[in-house]
Amino acid sequence: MHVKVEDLSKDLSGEKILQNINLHVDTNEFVGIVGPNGSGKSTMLKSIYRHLKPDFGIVEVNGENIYNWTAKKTAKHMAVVSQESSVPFDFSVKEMVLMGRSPHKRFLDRDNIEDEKIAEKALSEVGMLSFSRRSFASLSGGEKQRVIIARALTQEADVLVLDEPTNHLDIQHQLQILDLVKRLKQTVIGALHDLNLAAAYCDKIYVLNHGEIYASGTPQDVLTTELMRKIFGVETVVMEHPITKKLAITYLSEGMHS
Ligand SMILES: Nc1ncnc2c1ncn2[C@@H]1O[C@H](COP(=O)(O)OP(=O)(O)OP(=O)(O)O)[C@@H](O)[C@H]1O
Repeated sequence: MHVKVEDLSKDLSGEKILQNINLHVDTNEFVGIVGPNGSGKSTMLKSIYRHLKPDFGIVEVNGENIYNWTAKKTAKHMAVVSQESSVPFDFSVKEMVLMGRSPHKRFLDRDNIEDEKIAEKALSEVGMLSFSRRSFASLSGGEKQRVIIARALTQEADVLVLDEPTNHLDIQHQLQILDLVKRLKQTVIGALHDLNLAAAYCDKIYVLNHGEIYASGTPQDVLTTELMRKIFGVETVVMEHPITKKLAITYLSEGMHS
């Protein structure tokens, strides 16, 4: 499934937060959204996952305006890992992940063996199967994040929207989750702060600045020394890593100059 955002604008509290956003994610493409704090990444993703209606512009999935979809249809096709995944009650880890199956069920349908298998596979993929019976509330921040990701996988949606998915995760689990997402070969749109991870995993990157798309293209096209100086205000050395062949960005803070 492909995603198209056309001419999207959004004001909040009288401020222009997003202006004329145009974005295209091809089927099975992993698109990264990067940009400084407050540049509008989460607001844009919320507009894409129908959480915040744009004032202007459209969001289409496979050519259909998702604001014409029901919540259930949206959940069947789009799974979201956001920074606001709070839980009102104390569910077990397994119960949390099984919630991902609800878009596929009718009201009052119970979970069946197939649902259990899908949930267990997802928990195993994020390395959390042994935590199945634990209370979700008792988990650490990173463990919770991995369970939320397992819930999104359990949804078996065609499009995955990730708002800082590796927030809270140690380096091993950051790589584990991004490897997993890449392996799934789904259509993915994700906001990432770590530019080296964005360069390593994304097919295409959009750079947001003050609510506008400043640049887009392959990591090589976009993540240049000039762009990082202008948009992020940091000096960098950017080169192709001899082993990974991906971009490797080294940050040069003032204290590092010899
Ligand atoms: N309800 C609101 N009313 C007014 N301004 C808002 C509201 N919600 C968000 N904003 C502002 O919109 C801007 C964009 O916020 P957003 O959370 O989309 O940025 P972001 O790029 O995801 O930032 P970060 O990297 O810090 O997570 C920020 O300046 C924020 O303060």
